[in-house]
Amino acid sequence: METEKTEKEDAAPQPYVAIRDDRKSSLSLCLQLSFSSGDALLVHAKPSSVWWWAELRGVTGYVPASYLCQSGDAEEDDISTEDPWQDEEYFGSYGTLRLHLEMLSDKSRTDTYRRAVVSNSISLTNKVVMDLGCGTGVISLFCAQLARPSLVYAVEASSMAEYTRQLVKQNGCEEVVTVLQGRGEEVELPEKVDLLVSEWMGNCLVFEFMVESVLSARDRWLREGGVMWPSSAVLVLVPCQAHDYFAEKMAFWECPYGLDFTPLQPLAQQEFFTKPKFSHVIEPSDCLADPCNVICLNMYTLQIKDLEEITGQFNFPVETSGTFHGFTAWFAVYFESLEVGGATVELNTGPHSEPTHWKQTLFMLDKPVSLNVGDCVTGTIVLRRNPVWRRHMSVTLDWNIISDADKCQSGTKTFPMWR
Ligand SMILES: NC(=[NH2+])NCCC[C@H]1O[C@@H](n2cnc3c(N)ncnc32)[C@H](O)[C@@H]1O
Repeated sequence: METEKTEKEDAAPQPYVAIRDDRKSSLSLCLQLSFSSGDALLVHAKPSSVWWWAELRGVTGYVPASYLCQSGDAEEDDISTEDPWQDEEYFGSYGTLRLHLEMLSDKSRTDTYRRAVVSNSISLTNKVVMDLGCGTGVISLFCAQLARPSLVYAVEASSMAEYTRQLVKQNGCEEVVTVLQGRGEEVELPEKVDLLVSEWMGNCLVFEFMVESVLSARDRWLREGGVMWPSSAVLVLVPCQAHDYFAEKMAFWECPYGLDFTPLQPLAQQEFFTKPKFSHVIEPSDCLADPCNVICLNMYTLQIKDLEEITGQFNFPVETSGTFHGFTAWFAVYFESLEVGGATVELNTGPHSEPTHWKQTLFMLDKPVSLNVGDCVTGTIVLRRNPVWRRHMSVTLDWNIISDADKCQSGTKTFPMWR
């Protein structure tokens, strides 16, 4: 790499902040320093205007100068003032119909909320309801049309709220449903509520971290003995095959058009297997073991601070011999009955249930491993919330494959979602 002296190399290291995640480039990977947006680095030398020599948590390496801004200067102020919740972009996206059409078109999702209302319509009589993040107000309209609550506060932060008011009027529900435009954390209600209902789930259950807004609204507005819908949630995991995806992204380079393109496979692994694959559709036959609930959230006791790091354990006896390409995750949420002893309503986004717009999420290992019946895959999953970008997280999977004595293999991989 061409270098020219641009600064005295023995000057004191200078503090910088990473303004985006590192990129792997033509520079040899072993020379490059890995970092994430928001990391504080120390720049020791600037041998060129493009690549600087920096240190992060005791590890040194080259970093692209354009990815850093000096701590304390105007640019860093931009970073520090850049909204860690990215609310402008987030609520901007919900101000258009695209996402609402996707959610309303998801019959499994929307019908389950309707079923929860219908199953509890008697108990909902004269109750006060808060629908947090009501979007077009469909859940609030279900409540007003299929039951007899005294009031529904439909809270929506995006500009969709003004249309939601029209929909409430259009459907003759303005006596019962009041639309409040604002963030659930900030709106003022005139009273506590008996039921807090919200559709807050994201990929891997918590991505987007709208769940924090639900917990904040619970702590402010749910009366003693009030009900949370969903009442509980589980993240489900399974070791799986993903032959099609592996063939499409990795095996493809073996001999396209009779040529050997295998030198591109490390690049393919970096580009396609470093981040999770959203909207994956796993076939039940791809499951190599019985799926298991690795994380369980109780929406009455869960605290916002608990969201920083959520850990689950797993122990999968292999039920089907095959190729362990990775893990697939999905979630299920439960709506407890308002009647003591009444039936719980479940929304399950897994491969054995009605398809949903969330589909499933696939985490690909770097190298597939053969598994046989009798083997066991044990380990942990850790969801770590991004300390800077508050709607993002990473998923770390640690696994051990226990097979006949001499073949124990273990591995660990961390997947950013997305920063
Ligand atoms: N399942 C999800 N991942 N998203 C589905 C619900 C998202 C809806 O809730 C709204 N919304 C999200 N967070 C908030 C909040 N804190 N306050 C008010 N509305 C919100 C958002 O504008 C959108 O209309």
